[in-house]
Amino acid sequence: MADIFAALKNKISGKNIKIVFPEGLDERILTAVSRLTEENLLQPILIGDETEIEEKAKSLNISVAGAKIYNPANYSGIEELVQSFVERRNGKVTEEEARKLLLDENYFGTMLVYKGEADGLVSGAAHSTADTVRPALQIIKTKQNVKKTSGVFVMVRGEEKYIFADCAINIAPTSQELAEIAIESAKTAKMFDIDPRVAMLSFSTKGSATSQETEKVAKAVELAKEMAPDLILDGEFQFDAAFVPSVAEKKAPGSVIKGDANVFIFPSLEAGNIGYKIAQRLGNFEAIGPILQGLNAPVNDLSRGCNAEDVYKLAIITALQALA
Ligand SMILES: CC(C)(COP(=O)(O)OP(=O)(O)OC[C@H]1O[C@@H](n2cnc3c(N)ncnc32)[C@H](O)[C@@H]1OP(=O)(O)O)[C@@H](O)C(=O)NCCC(=O)NCCS
Ligand SMILES: CC(=O)OP(=O)(O)O
Repeated sequence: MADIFAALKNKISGKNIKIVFPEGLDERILTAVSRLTEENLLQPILIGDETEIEEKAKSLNISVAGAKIYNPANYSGIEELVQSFVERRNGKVTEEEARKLLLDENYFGTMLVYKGEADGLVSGAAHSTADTVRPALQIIKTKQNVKKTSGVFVMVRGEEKYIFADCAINIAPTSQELAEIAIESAKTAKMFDIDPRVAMLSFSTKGSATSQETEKVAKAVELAKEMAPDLILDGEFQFDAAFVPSVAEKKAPGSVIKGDANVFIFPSLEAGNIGYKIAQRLGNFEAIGPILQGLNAPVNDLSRGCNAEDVYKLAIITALQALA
């Protein structure tokens, strides 16, 4: 496959985009950061104790000389961050709570992004998704026209490239939320040169089963078509009807999707998260993400099962989102 990252790297190279990595002591993070600085792709900011980070890097025989290191415990601008945080939360945290929360590397790193000290954040190699993204939801928040952020994976195997969503955030999306996830995912697809053909997935194809769950997806299809009439999108589909042309002919003749979908919208987080991990682990797809869409500034969450290559790639994507 043509390396989809070659083009992405060209776009960010030399632009000095500042990406904060709250997990400054994680081996995978340090390895990726060292490579990112060596290749002059971005300006990393590691969070943690400087001596500990440098010793860890030394023990791994890598250099983090190109990275800045900030320690929340002795950061000179902490007072300003505390005041801004209290203001942003608007009555939801006291000053004392803010001071405590900002010792947490994810809250601290997210505030650096909010204050413009950094352009984006990558975390989650050692934190759960909830702990990684909660500060972003509370502080960075979604863009004005987006109600919910959601998490997509770019699934890559050889020449094949697909988008799976939502695999990371919304546990039980409503029809309205599913429609929004579909539209945002189609936009994200274009970032990877995928011309979106969106399938809204279910266990039913075009009414072959009826239940609250299938009706929720059918309604989402209706809403998405109203919200984005030019988007190639249809459903509800079982996966085979969305992906296999001969099955599509039988189950959904006349649909604009002819077994050729490339953006797959799952009806629930259970389905999306399980689905992407099956494709990754049984299907040998590389799973790049989750990439959070719809936030005011890019914050991305790694899977705890990630490796240094995943960190490297997600950092490049985060930098690219920062440029958009
Ligand atoms: C994302 C998640 C952590 C948010 O849950 P939470 O912290 O309980 O969120 P709350 O309902 O307390 O909301 C916290 C804030 O985030 C906002 N928020 C919650 N979900 C949001 C979303 N999808 N998009 C944007 N904002 C959101 C709320 O509006 C709230 O903002 P406010 O405090 O300014 O009013 C939760 O939905 C979750 O755990 N999802 C599953 C994550 C996961 O385990 N994924 C699998 C592995 S990838
Ligand atoms: C995206 C995801 O599933 O993350 P984790 O494996 O860390 O739960």
